[in-house]
Amino acid sequence: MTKLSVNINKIATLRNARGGNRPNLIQSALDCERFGAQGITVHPRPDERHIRYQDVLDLKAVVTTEFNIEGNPTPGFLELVKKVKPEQVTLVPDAPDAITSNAGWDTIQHQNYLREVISDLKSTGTRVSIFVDPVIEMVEGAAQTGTDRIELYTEAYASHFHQDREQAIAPYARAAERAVKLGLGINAGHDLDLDNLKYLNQNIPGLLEVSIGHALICDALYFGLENTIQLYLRQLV
Ligand SMILES: CC(=O)[C@@H](O)[C@H](O)COP(=O)(O)O
Ligand SMILES: NCC(=O)COP(=O)(O)O
Repeated sequence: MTKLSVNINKIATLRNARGGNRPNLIQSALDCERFGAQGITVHPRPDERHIRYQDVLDLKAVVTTEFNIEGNPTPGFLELVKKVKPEQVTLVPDAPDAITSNAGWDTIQHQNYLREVISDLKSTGTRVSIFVDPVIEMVEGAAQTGTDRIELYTEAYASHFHQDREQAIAPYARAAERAVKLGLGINAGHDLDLDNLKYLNQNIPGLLEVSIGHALICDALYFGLENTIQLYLRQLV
């Protein structure tokens, strides 16, 4: 069964809105795990708009499922990841001022850089995943970097899903098929929700994990966090 890693960035957004500690991020992560989440994902951005570096240190002490830290491998990010040693790190080529993640790596242009960073991170025992678009050449480039997994950037799938789901999924299915042949593990994430998740899971061979945050936390405002996590898990059976 494809694992669900809940991205708790937006719980931190709400907490930061008033400068206090409500909702309590640590308790929220523990509750997500208790409700069935098989991983916790955070994306500490340089401006700490939601997840703070201290949150990552605090979460490491309590998360008992898989801890996945996402981010651009800046020196500060790499120092944090090496200190925390999460089960997985997902490298994302976001600019510091990006409103959200908006592209995968150019694994050909940045292949030597990625190879060096990935080797350094893997030497600490952390599994490495890199964020890529569903483009065969980018998947093939990723395989040359030494990464354990790729995370397929699913924004384009989500934005086209309602118009034509078969057309929307096609590049992802092709990219996943190539990735499996190259020995890469496959994760997926960004803009996944209760409408599009089941079809994605049914059509991506070898999908190991989805990380979902924005839509899931929004849904939890209406359905409650426990019920929402259960709803998402039922899309993955
Ligand atoms: C890499 C990706 O698509 C998400 O993990 C990202 O964490 C979303 O970031 P925001 O929550 O800041 O939009
Ligand atoms: N890697 C994707 C992720 O962690 C959450 O993305 P989103 O569901 O907030 O768009």
